[in-house]
Amino acid sequence: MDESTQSSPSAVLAPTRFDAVLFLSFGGPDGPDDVMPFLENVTRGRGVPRERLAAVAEHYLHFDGVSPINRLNLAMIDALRSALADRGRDLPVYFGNRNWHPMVEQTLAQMYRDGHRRVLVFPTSAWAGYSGCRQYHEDIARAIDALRESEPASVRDPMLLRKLPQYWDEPAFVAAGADAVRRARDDLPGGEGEPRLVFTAHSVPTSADRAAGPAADGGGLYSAEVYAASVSVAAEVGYGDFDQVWQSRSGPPQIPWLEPDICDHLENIAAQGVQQVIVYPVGFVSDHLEVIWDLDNEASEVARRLGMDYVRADTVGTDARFIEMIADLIERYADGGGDVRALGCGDNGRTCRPDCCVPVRGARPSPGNARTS
Ligand SMILES: CC1=C(CCC(=O)O)c2cc3nc(cc4[nH]c(cc5[nH]c(cc1n2)c(C)c5CCC(=O)O)c(CCC(=O)O)c4C)C(CCC(=O)O)=C3C
Ligand SMILES: [Fe+2]
Repeated sequence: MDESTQSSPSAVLAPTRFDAVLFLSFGGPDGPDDVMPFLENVTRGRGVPRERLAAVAEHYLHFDGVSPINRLNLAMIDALRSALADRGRDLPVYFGNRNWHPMVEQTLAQMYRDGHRRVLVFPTSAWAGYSGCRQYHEDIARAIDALRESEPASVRDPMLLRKLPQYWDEPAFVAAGADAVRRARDDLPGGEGEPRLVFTAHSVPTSADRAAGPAADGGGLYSAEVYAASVSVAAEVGYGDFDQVWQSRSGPPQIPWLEPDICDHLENIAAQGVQQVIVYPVGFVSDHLEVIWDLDNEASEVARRLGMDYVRADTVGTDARFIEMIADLIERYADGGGDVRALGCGDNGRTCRPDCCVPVRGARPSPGNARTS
């Protein structure tokens, strides 16, 4: 790490008034020619097999190579701008991504040229883990490095980017999810007995899950948070029981990932005589491709073949409570307040704990530019 990236603890902890928001997401292709370059960005150095890449490219090409994720993020950003304006919070909201345009590097350069120096970063992942948390810190670090090249003045007049913490346990996130589950339940035809409630999130290698969270806490924080969020949503809709499953696994088959996979699970519960299923993608905040392909297409097709009624609940997306939750989170930190030690919170690409959510050796490239101290 060079000197210019090291700020003294007092500078980091001093109350800071933030002057802009960066809405940071995953990114997705906007047309057929974007698909392969996008997938190469996502999987660079990750050991995802060629066949898996080709299969996923196919999924995108079913939708003319256009992922809904950018449109959905822009709709959330629009709603967030209104929510902030309604509160008299004069904070412009910018949009940047890890893997596709608008790339976070370009967005940060624009923010710099627009005069912003103190930026709160809202990530579209609610979770601990390498993919869901640390990698967003890496995106921030990479964008700051790029800024030094594109805007040399930023070496002496630097930006401060504070990533907001994980928000899976925010009551409004849970309430919006519970409402989506209720709406889904109302969409099911009347049937025998209670429909089975199934929560799904993106699978990760079990080694990545073991590395998720502060090392001192023993890991497993990604799956633990997902499970805890599912417990809360289930309780709020009055279900004492539910199933936690995973989806969209990739990587070579010999590497274990979180299981059960949703499609295998549907087979199992059909064999137990379950006739109706509600699937809530608790792991995602919008109906992007992993949702509309892996759930609305693949999983629903499996359920149909098994003769089960299947309904997929909406992600929180532009639900007013979720947007208000984002605005609340921003307000909590906007004047330098908020808990800067909260899990997932950190400045300029530093993770909340040095040993948190570390990439797993072998399955991952080396930590590279992640800033941990
Ligand atoms: C935990 C997690 C989240 C949730 C947190 C968050 O939201 O950030 C998430 C979100 C998303 N994942 C997405 C898409 C993809 N994920 C992939 C690959 C991977 N995801 C992983 C994990 C996660 N992913 C992992 C461990 C891999 C293996 C490769 C690697 O270690 O990096 C691949 C490569 C092909 C494949 O292997 O499937 C694609 C195309 C999209 C965009 C969808 C769209 O375009 O609409 C979104 C929101
Ligand atoms: Fe993913």
